[in-house]
Amino acid sequence: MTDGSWYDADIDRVIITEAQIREKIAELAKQVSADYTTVEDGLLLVCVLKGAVMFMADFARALGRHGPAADLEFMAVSSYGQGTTSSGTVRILKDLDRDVAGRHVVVVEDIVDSGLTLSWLLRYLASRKAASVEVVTLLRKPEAVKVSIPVKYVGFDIPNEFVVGYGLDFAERYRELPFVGVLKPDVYARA
Ligand SMILES: O=P(O)(O)OC[C@H]1O[C@H](OP(=O)(O)OP(=O)(O)O)[C@H](O)[C@@H]1O
Ligand code: HPA
Ligand SMILES: [Mg+2]
Repeated sequence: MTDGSWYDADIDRVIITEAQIREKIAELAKQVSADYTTVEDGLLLVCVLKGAVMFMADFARALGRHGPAADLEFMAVSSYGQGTTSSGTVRILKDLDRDVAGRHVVVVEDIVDSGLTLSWLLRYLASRKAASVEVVTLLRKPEAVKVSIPVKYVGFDIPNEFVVGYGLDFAERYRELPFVGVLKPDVYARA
């Protein structure tokens, strides 16, 4: 990175640019719109905070241009804490504010890595009696998946490396970067 930003010292390389993210979100919103043209009561988008915050904001707006009506809901769950591997335990930090029973839900995720978060969340939404549940994720790491889950809408399949930016953090940092990138190895050594 050589554009003089503070993160030049930390980012090894960008793997998905801002423009690529923008284009992909337009495509994903088109696919979801086409699949839900006749849904009654509109869609319920469930954003999985904090990582999916950027994707939710951009995806919901893209859907708003041509798609079905959508209600926006937010859950906060965490399993990574300060590290780069899943603890395997998903903690609810903020639950849904409203009933999902009978609703057509699309879960909005930033990344499917081990799959543990989503497999937990899909069971949770089923127990809350959602009428249907599909998942849209911006990123997926096919080589890292421990629990195989049906993800209907995938933005990018990426290599099995820890990534940051566009909502994704390492120890709560780098979420605000507008691209997805990989950190230099010495950042982990410094942490
Ligand atoms: O497929 P998995 O291995 O479960 O990983 C994916 C999940 O991990 C991250 O959340 P994290 O627990 O880091 O919380 P955060 O979104 O607040 O950063 C990410 O935002 C996904 O929700
Ligand atoms: O690669 C990742 N980066 C940041 N957060 C994550 N949570 C799961 N995988 C990742
Ligand atoms: Mg995280």
